[in-house]
Amino acid sequence: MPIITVDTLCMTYKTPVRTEGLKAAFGSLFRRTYREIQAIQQLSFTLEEGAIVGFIGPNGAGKTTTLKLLTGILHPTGGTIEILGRQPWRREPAFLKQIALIRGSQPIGGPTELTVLDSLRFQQLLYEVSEADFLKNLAELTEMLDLEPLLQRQIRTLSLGERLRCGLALSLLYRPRLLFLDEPTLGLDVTAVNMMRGFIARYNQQTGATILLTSHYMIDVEALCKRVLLIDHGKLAYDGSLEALSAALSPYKLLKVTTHEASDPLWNNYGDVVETEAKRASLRIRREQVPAIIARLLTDVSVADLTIEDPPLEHVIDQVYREGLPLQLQRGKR
Ligand SMILES: Nc1ncnc2c1ncn2[C@@H]1O[C@H](COP(=O)(O)OP(=O)(O)OP(=O)(O)O)[C@@H](O)[C@H]1O
Repeated sequence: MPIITVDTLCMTYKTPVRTEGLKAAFGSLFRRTYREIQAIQQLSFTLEEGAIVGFIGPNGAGKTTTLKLLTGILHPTGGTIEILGRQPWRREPAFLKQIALIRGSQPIGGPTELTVLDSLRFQQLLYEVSEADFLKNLAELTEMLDLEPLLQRQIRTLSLGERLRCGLALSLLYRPRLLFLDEPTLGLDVTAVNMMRGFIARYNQQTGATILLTSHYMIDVEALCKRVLLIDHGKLAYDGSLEALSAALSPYKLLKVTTHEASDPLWNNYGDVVETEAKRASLRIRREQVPAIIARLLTDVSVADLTIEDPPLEHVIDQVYREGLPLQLQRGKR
């Protein structure tokens, strides 16, 4: 039984348009014209409990709008959403207590004059967390997120990375079953990014929480998500494994060979040469030819070292964002 069922979801924003100048500004007080922006069009998917799913797409594709619809911040203009048997836009307390939305760009809402511990206590009251659960969850989160040195600090004095750790603690204090993470590694340094990725994976394993993650950093998605939903112009362009997407988009592998031979072999006989230097070559080879080429290389050449790599996922996805999906991967044509 899916935890999220989204069926032919649509969201159209209506925004006022105004031409330049004072006269137009004055006129718009009496006569407004509007423009419609179809941010989400006929979006359908389901999510099973306990999964970590990547939600990716280029700028303006509709990711944030979808997250706002799923958390009930926006009311859809068409279609239906059912999460944990409820409709998010009703914002029923029983629903809100089971979900959390954490935005990397704005990890903490509310007053920033409070200390972290005061904010956690406020959250305890708001979400009606018992004292026993509060103490247990706080101890766990303090350990997982290294919060001890931050608890007595005012939120306004925290750095972005520290705010994000506290934002996570505030959102997870009431143990939501469903987490929506919007760019959780935005602006973090390398150490904080690694900590964040580790935390998300551990939280999912330990609590079985379902996580929908948007990120422009494909390394986040690659490290955490087996399945991805790719959205483009408000429509679902791909729903499936990241591995299959990557393999279909880039039918090549990179073979890096080092040899003991005194003179370099004719590398062209084995694949397209991407790079060479003395005794070394990087060769581009079609995936299906890799085993045969390796067998031939090992027979012909004295090989000192050999590695096979996939092209970087960032490059592969960037190509999709710029050129769209190839025909065989488009939905309904797979
Ligand atoms: N409040 C709004 N009023 C009008 N149009 C909006 C509003 N919010 C978003 N849009 C438009 O809806 C479309 C989808 O925007 P959305 O923010 O959901 O995309 P996104 O995939 O999250 O983009 P990004 O990766 O840049 O954050 C865009 O064309 C955007 O300009």
